[in-house]
Amino acid sequence: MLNSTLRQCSRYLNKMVPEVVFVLGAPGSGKGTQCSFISKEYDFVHLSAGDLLREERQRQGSEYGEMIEQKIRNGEIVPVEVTCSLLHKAMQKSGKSRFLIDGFPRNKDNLDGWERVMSDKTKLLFVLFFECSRDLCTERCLGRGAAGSGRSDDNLESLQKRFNTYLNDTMPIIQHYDQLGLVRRINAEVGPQQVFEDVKKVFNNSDMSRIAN
Ligand SMILES: Nc1ncnc2c1ncn2[C@@H]1O[C@H](COP(=O)(O)OP(=O)(O)OP(=O)(O)O)[C@@H](O)[C@H]1O
Ligand SMILES: Nc1ccn([C@@H]2O[C@H](COP(=O)(O)O)[C@@H](O)[C@H]2O)c(=O)n1
Repeated sequence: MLNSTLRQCSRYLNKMVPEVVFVLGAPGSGKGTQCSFISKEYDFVHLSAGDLLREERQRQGSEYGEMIEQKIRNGEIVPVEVTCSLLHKAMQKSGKSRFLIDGFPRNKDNLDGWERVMSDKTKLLFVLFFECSRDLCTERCLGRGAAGSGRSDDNLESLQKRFNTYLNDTMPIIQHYDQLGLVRRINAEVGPQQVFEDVKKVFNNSDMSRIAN
């Protein structure tokens, strides 16, 4: 009787721990597109670190606006204290317990900051990693810019810097999670629907009963 009650309490408490999936890949590899598909099919809230930073940049009275704009334009990574606090607030505001965290952690500062503040409050399920060549990613970002994204970093000069940051700072983070057996690789060089077919296999293999909408 006592054991069964303890088991029930433990299940209840485990359920309360927010679960996260980190979504990584080169600029333009399709992270945002796939997160939007995933959040429609599965019970996950999509939080894009880049979108949260862009919103904060626009927020009147933000003390970080100028710094964020400069970093974004130069393809550099904003200090984790700012990004982690925006993510944490968005998670709390949503009132939900499963999150796709798109574009984070992008470097060692992001990773260390998350581990300091958030890793004991959350459970990392896996890291979704979209693999796509630099040429294709560049073409997609330039296409997005030409279609009117309004992003100050969808231009060749910023893209070169973003790719350097991706190769030098983000790839080591993906390798770190790969060594922990947490990376789920997806070929992102095919059409969006085809990519999503592979993404669904990953989510469906992760105990469908717990994550299906
Ligand atoms: N599989 C795909 N095939 C062709 N085009 C795609 C595919 N996925 C996304 N796109 C297009 O490529 C552009 C970039 O996609 P998306 O914004 O999803 O990438 P991202 O990885 O989130 O980019 P960023 O890191 O720069 O925010 C968009 O214009 C999108 O419509
Ligand atoms: N963890 C992060 C994520 C993003 N940034 C900055 O935003 C830019 C755009 O990010 P996208 O994911 O929308 O492509 C990125 O180049 C960085 O300047 C960040 O600092 N930290």
